[in-house]
Amino acid sequence: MTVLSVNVNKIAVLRNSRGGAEPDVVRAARTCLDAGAHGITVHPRPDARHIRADDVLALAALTREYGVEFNLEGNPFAPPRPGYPGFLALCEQVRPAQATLVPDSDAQLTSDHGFDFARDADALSPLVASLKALGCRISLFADAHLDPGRCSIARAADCGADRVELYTGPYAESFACPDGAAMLQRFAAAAARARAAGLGVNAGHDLSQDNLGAFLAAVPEVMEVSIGHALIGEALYEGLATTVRRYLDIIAGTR
Ligand SMILES: CC(=O)[C@@H](O)[C@H](O)COP(=O)(O)O
Ligand SMILES: NCC(=O)COP(=O)(O)O
Repeated sequence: MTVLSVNVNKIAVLRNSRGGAEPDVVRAARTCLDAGAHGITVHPRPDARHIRADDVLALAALTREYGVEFNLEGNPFAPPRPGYPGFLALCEQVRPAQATLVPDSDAQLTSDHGFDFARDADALSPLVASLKALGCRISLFADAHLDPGRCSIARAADCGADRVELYTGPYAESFACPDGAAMLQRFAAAAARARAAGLGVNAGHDLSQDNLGAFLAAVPEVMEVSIGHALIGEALYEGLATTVRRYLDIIAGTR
């Protein structure tokens, strides 16, 4: 069974554009959970462009109330700054069920690559151990579209991680293009290598109602998808609860 964690970053983008409290991130997350979503994801950025530290606390309380997974994403190496206490400090405060570590920098528009485990493993290992001591499951954002030599996904296990999250941006980009089938094969092979190394497999970034079904059909190991940008955009036309239910139907149709 693949679970759906809805990323509500984009609700906060809209709210912050006017500086008030609407649209309400917690109400949106509650609507998703009432519609059947299995969990909530956020990725607070150090520049607080969308989700802020106070949102993280409020969503942690909400997910506790519902007894569902809270997935907190972020770069553990980004230093704290006013308004952003740092990823580890946030995890210490709210103890998310899952912490997804992502190697993004401030200047990035969005997450656009996974860890280079050959280079980053030594720095990641103690962080993973600290976060696991807080009771978090640890997932590491990973490239799946690169050649195995350049994408040593199995090495996430050497860092002590429980799972990897396959960065699906390149899949979404290639969807419906001539190289789409070959790209899917890369993802299926990367997922199989991760499973063989004892890792669970999550997936996310630019997944949508259009491309999710084909992905899950080709990569059967996926335990969780986190979806935000497309889902919140589609909800403008279809309503948030209906959109969440459509994603759940897509998942059910592939399982
Ligand atoms: C980790 C990841 O894939 C990102 O998709 C992220 O959670 C989205 O972040 P933004 O909403 O800031 O683009
Ligand atoms: N981990 C991916 C995520 O949370 C959502 O990514 P996107 O759907 O906003 O691209």
